[in-house]
Amino acid sequence: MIATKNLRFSYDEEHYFTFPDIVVSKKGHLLILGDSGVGKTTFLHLLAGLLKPGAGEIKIGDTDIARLSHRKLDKFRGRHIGIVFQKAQFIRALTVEENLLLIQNLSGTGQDKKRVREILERLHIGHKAAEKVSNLSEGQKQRVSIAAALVNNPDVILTDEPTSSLDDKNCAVVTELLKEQAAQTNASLVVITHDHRLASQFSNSIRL
Ligand SMILES: Nc1ncnc2c1ncn2[C@@H]1O[C@H](COP(=O)(O)OP(=O)(O)OP(=O)(O)O)[C@@H](O)[C@H]1O
Repeated sequence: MIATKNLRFSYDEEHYFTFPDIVVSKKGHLLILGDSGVGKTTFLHLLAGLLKPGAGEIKIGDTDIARLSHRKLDKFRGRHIGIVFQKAQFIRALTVEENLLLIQNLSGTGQDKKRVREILERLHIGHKAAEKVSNLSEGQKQRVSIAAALVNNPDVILTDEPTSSLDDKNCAVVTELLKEQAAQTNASLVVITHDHRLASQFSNSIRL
């Protein structure tokens, strides 16, 4: 479960945000739509604990992540939060599989090759497991970032424009996979996007 209350944040006097309260239950999902520049990525970074709010609460289960120290937050994020960033972030010299195994190692959950293979197959990139990330297309890289966010079965899945480089077919595959994964692993899914193709695939949505 992820829930926010009275969240406020400012980069500076010019960029000051108040965000709507959200509650996304286990297995639940929420689509957050908004035009460019309204603060979607800022909101997602707050939910992920990558930015500290000026005021308000961000509860994941019973933990208010806004109150955790940096060290505790890093550990908490590795175990409980899966993030799909707008731009894929990988070690380019490593293969797809090696990158995912590294993520498992760093989060302290231990390597699970079977899980890595399974998630790659489901995203239709199993055949690229031994390929260097730098040799993939943008759409394939985006699917690897989704695999990276899901590989540790997180409690909360946060995704920033997960479908922006995907064609309609893979857009539907990825959205279904994210929803299925949330349902199967009792996770809460938050998708942030300006991609209106997604609106019909989510029953819960808000606009920023
Ligand atoms: N580090 C920063 N310092 C100052 N202002 C920032 C910073 N990051 C973002 N902003 C500003 O905050 C506003 C919201 O940015 P944000 O990236 O959250 O928007 P967005 O809705 O995700 O946009 P897009 O859909 O174009 O990615 C923008 O006006 C942006 O210029």
